[in-house]
Parts: sequence; structure tokens; C-alpha cells
Amino acid sequence: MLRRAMFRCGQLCSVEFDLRAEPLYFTLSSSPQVLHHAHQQLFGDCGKLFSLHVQCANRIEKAQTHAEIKHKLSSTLSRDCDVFEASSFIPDVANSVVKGFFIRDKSTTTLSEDLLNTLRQSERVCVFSYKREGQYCWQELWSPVNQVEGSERQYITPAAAAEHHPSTLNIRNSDVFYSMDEAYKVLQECTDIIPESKEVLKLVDEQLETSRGDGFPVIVIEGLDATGKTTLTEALRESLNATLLKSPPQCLAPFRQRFDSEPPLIRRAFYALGNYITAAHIGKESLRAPVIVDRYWHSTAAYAIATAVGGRVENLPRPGSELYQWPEDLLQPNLVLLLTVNPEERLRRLRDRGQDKTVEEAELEINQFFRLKVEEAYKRIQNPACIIVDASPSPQEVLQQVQHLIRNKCHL
Ligand SMILES: Nc1ncnc2c1ncn2[C@@H]1O[C@H](COP(=O)(O)OP(=O)(O)OP(=O)(O)O)[C@@H](O)[C@H]1O
Ligand SMILES: Nc1ccn([C@H]2C[C@H](O)[C@@H](COP(=O)(O)O)O2)c(=O)n1
Repeated sequence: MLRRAMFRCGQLCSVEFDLRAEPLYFTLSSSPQVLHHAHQQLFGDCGKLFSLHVQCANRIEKAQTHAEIKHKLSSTLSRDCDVFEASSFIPDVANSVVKGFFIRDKSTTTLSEDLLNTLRQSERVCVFSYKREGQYCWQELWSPVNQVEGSERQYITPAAAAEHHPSTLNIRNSDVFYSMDEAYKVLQECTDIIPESKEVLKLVDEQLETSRGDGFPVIVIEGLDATGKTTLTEALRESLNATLLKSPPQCLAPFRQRFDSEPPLIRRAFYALGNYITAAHIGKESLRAPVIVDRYWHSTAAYAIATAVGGRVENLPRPGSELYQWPEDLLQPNLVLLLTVNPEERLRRLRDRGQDKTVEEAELEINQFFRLKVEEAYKRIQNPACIIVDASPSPQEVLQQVQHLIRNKCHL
């Protein structure tokens, strides 16, 4: 039954060609439809076209299998094969997205078919093939034995873009978590395959005490990498005699690399839980002194949203979307400052620093769209929203600017 879940009649599908192009949208219908000229782009002059997706009720297995397939497709297929992200979804309906891949094979070899056949042997993978005849094109369930398994044809017809970009539909509780329980559940479901999850959950259980009375102010410093957060937070610690905390907290450092290599669902749940541990530390420390926090929920949400959303900044959830709302159960800071520098200055600082970058940071450098999306998502987060600080001047000038803001907003 599940096998036919993807690209069901009436559902919209989109194929994202590359970061600069807008995705192509189409629907499937049981009656033949003339294929629009623009969809030459989709099929080019290829004979072999496939799409595949993971069908699996367990969300952890699904996320991991999807990541494995992505890796396998990109590492195994030749230059003659183009692999694109593809999803099927019900327009503007949350959590309706089924993610998959679209493969365009220009070669005369059977490389893509061999690989798809291997993948298909797992009950979790479902493959469709595409055929063209004159002006019509349809999809069918694919089987390598007799080439086509199902007799049911679903004709492809071009469609208008959906109002909300499909990649925004599944963000809640898959990329961004709005309560501790939701993130906690993900790691609980992982304990068999990622034993470190148990240790992380234990740390969460031990630390939980986020209540905070009228203590000292809590100031969060946010920004892309190399915008000067470490430099500024250290200077603030000294000048305000404050406690400096970070999210993720130091106690999660031994697990970070492990979770960074996991698919977004698991990786983001890990960072979300890190915020709750840091919140517990803030709760205690703010009774004694002002607290400066290097990254917190703004970072978790902005990076997660920017990664989940394909293509351009315009594809982000609209300003005011509930996806930018602060989790109700997470301790709120008094002030959030977003450090910004122009891209050239940031690159200069990165180069001068010359240290290893995370994959995500490296991506920031080469991917303008991603950087713009992270920055824009930061700015759209609400309650509390961040105040933008121009961090291009010298460290001393940035410190003075920020001290001035803190005096005004927090009366420190
Ligand atoms: N205001 C400034 N002017 C010029 N250089 C600066 C300024 N602030 C920081 N730098 C330099 O830029 C580099 C990055 O700064 P820093 O490590 O403070 O950034 P960061 O935001 O903490 O980065 P990351 O998030 O990657 O840890 C460092 O070499 C630092 O000395
Ligand atoms: N509270 C946080 C802190 C960090 N992250 C993620 C976002 C990026 O992938 C990466 C940046 O951290 P850095 O390399 O500067 O330590 O970590 C997050 O999601 N939430």
C-alpha cells in the first residue's frame, strides 16, 4: 500500500534542479495531459528517468536511509547521471512532504538501473520510472525484471508553484523543535542505533532546572561564524564581570561530532537539547552575575531552517510564520544581539584565522544563498527578536557599541 504513496494523483510534486533555479512543479493525473514545453527541462533528451523515495514508518530509519541513499547516489553515479532533490506534497499542508530524488541518466550504461535495483531490494525504497510518447509523459512503478511493475500510468502535467515552498512544510519537529519533549523523543527513538543518545538524555535529565527568578540580565550573542562572537563574549565577560556560557554546552562537546554526522532530524534534536541544558545553567548562573551566552536558540533555528529550505531566500517561511516563534518552554534571554559583517570582511577573518571549519561553515563560504538564508532567518525570529549590531569596526569599537546597548536595554 505504502508503495504508491509518493506522487499520488492530485498531489503536487516538485523537482529542485539546483540552488539558483526555482523548482519545477507538476501534478499527476490518470488521464493523458499534454506535456508543457517547459518540461523539456525536466526530461531533456534523456531516455532513462527515475525517481525514488524511502517508504518507512519509523522516522529515524527513514531519515538515515534517505541520507544513505543521497550519499550512495552522489558517490556512485557517473557524470552522465544528474541527481536532483524531488518531493511530493499536498500544497500548503504541514508534514505532507515525501522527500526523494530524481535521476536523469544520459549514459548508455546500466549504472543507474543497477544501483536502483540494489537499493530497491530494500523494502524501504520505492522507484518510479518515466516514459514519454509524443506529447505525453507518465510515471510507473519500476521493476528491473520486467521494467515496469505496475500497469497504472500516472500522467505528468505542469502545475503552478505552491504558495509555500514545499521544503517549509515539514520543518516543525523535523528540523526545528518547539518543546523539549519533541527533541527528547527523537533521541529516545535513537538509543538502539546511536548509543550516545542515552548519555545525552542522561545529561539533559540531570541538568533540568530552568526556572529563573529576577536574577541578573542574560545577553545572547549570535551571528555567523567569524563575525566576532568569541572575541566579543570574552571581552564582555571581563568588562561586565559576567559568566560566559555557550550552547551547545561543554558537557555535550564529546558527542557533537557524532551527532553532526547524523541526518537533520537527529542532529537538530541534539542541538535543541543543548539549548535546554544551557538554559538550566543560565537559570543558576544568572542568580549570581550577568550571563553572556555564545549562541542559543536563534542559531539552532536559523541554521536548521536555512538548511531545510531549498534555493533562494524567498523560499524561507514568511516573516511572522509560527516557525520563527521561540519555544514556550525555553528560558528567554533579556537581550539577543546579532553580529553582522559584510561577506568580504567575514571571509578575510575566516582566512586569517585559518582553522578547520565544519562542513556547514565551509558550505557558508561557497554558498551565498545559504548564508543569506541563515542571516534572514536570524532576523525573522520573534519573542525575543534580535538587535542587529554592525560588527565590522575594531573589536574595541564593537565592544563599546554593545556595552552601550546593554546599558540602555538591561540597565547594566
Ligand atoms: N571586530 C573585529 N575586527 C577585526 N577582526 C576581528 C574582530 N572580531 C574578531 N575578529 C577576528 O576574526 C576572527 C573570528 O573571530 P571570532 O573567533 O571571535 O568569531 P566567532 O564568531 O566566534 O567565530 P565562530 O563562530 O566560528 O567560533 C578572529 O581571528 C578574530 O581575531
Ligand atoms: N545553539 C546552537 C549552536 C550551534 N548550532 C549549530 C549550527 C551550525 O551548524 C553550527 C555552528 O556552531 P559553531 O561551529 O560556531 O560552534 O552549530 C546550533 O544548531 N545551535
